[in-house]
Amino acid sequence: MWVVIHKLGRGVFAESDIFKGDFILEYRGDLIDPEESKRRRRIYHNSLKGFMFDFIWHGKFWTIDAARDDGTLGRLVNDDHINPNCKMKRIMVEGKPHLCLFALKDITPGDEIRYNYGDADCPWRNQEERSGMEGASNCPRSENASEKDLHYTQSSLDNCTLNNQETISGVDRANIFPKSDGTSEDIQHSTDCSQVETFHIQETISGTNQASNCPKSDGASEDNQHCTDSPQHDSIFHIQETIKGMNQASNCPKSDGASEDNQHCTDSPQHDSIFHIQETIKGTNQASNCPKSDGASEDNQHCTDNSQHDSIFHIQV
Ligand SMILES: C[S@@+](CC[C@H](N)C(=O)[O-])C[C@H]1O[C@@H](n2cnc3c(N)ncnc32)[C@H](O)[C@@H]1O
Repeated sequence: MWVVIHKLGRGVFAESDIFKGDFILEYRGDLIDPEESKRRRRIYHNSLKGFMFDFIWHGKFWTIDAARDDGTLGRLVNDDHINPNCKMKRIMVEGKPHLCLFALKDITPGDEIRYNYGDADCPWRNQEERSGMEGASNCPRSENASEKDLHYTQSSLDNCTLNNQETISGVDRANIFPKSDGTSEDIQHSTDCSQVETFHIQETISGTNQASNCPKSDGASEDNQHCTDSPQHDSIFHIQETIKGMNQASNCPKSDGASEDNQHCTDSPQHDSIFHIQETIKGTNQASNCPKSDGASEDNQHCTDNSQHDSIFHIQV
């Protein structure tokens, strides 16, 4: 990904191909409750309020506040309510919501990553329609998130990953991440983006159909949702890795190449991509992006041959 400064301020651009359904970035920030959100809004300059992303969780309004510049890119993605190429979804990890961007379509290098901020009364929207993309102002995002969350624990995700290598390595890239069943509009719109109010939600993991071997859960209990043979769990596992900022080298078990685990891990190029995003965001040593593997020369090659990943995130400021 590249960050480019243009007429909307900073924007995030794809540097390599991104495919429909791919996880792109997390919108990182402080998860704060409504009281804290109100407090910060009182003291923030308008320009900072534009980094507050509101959503409903457990019947309350919550906010991911990304006002602090932590070097991550999710906070720099601009709005496009007409033709967005990705969308924000709520992912539950270890009982906490995370906001993640997923590609709605194939995205080619050079495309700007953009999602619909919601049904917000963003000041630039009228201006764009009138005079072409000039307005830049505060517009806190307010989107709903489904109450039907799936809950993941690290151990359940680990199990999924370890037990599901064939499924994950054989699954179409576009299906790596769960899709909505399309029965409802995932993102609805608030009527006033300056308020923490109307939202609507996205089906994230729940309601997915997936060519998965996982039994469908009715959502009644968390345990039901911890299947051990589901491609989407693999995906979430890797999101989890990214979210938690875990050491790259620990993402793939070290192995002499004989173990299935190692093969699974290094055979999933899309996972490498996520690892590299993580590495770059954290500013950690690039050289550690590749999991170490003694005997799996093919795997090593796969990893080190992904030279484009080494150059993710050139920030032009
Ligand atoms: C989360 S920030 C996105 C990154 C921002 N461009 C920056 O440089 O910090 C949200 C702010 O970006 C600007 N913005 C986002 N999408 C826009 C658009 N389509 N047109 C004009 N300004 C936009 C608005 O100022 C908004 O408050």
